[in-house]
Amino acid sequence: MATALTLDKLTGGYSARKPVLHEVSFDIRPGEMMGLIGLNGAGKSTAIKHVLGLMLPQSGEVRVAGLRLADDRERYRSSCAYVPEQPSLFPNLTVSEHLRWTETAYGLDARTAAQRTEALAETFRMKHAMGALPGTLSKGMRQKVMLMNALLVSPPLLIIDEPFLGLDPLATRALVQALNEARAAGSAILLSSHILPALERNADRVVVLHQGRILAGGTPEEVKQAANAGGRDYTLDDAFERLILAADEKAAPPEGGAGRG
Ligand SMILES: Nc1ncnc2c1ncn2[C@@H]1O[C@H](COP(=O)(O)OP(=O)(O)OP(=O)(O)O)[C@@H](O)[C@H]1O
Repeated sequence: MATALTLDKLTGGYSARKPVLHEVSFDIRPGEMMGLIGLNGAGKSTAIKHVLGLMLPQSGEVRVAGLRLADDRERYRSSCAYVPEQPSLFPNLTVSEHLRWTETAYGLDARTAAQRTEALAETFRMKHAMGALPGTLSKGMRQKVMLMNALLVSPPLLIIDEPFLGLDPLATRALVQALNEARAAGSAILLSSHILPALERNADRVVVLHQGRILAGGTPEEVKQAANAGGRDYTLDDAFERLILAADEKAAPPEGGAGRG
């Protein structure tokens, strides 16, 4: 079976002279949840832009559900749903109308879409707000609308930027439940997040990106071991810090004999 997402030695960025990403490779299988982590500026958003086909590789390739963008742009694009960190909604469409718009844009079966919409409204406690315009919703509610639209599509690949930021505790639980249902239905999920405890609890695997290169990858447990932080009290946060500090040290080794003395 084709992977849901493959990055194969992806090199890319905003200028050919100075790529942001350097031979980044990883894949996500259908039904798998992958966390993408890295410091500010590590290249996470740039990697996502390449996956969405908004930027083209300088070398290497990206495949979604086995397809490269150039193979079939329409199928490639309709195989992904993306939820950005900042909700962007149509100001003149109600919550229900957004979901109907998504139904039409992705050519979803009307009955299935109606059932899913109802279930999502229930899961995210949004039934009372289905007739509301975005301008009258709170930030977290607007985020929920974005998530509901992406989950409605049930695409082969779901990409979510900072999914856990700004959601109340029940909404966070609802999201995890909805993501697990999406996985059970075969969607692969890529979560870019700085909230490492949530990824440690929920992601099957994580990839650590540092200065546009993959520093570590594997299950949260494997990443902790790679950071030599496999002890019982270590968290993914601890492992992440150790990996970054070790990489920085390797990049700039202390000069022998030039220290204080
Ligand atoms: N539009 C742009 N033009 C030129 N360089 C950019 C652009 N956007 C980002 N960069 C550069 O690309 C590098 C990676 O940025 P990117 O936005 O991918 O990081 P990130 O990992 O998503 O960071 P954050 O956690 O802060 O969102 C940074 O050096 C950044 O300055």
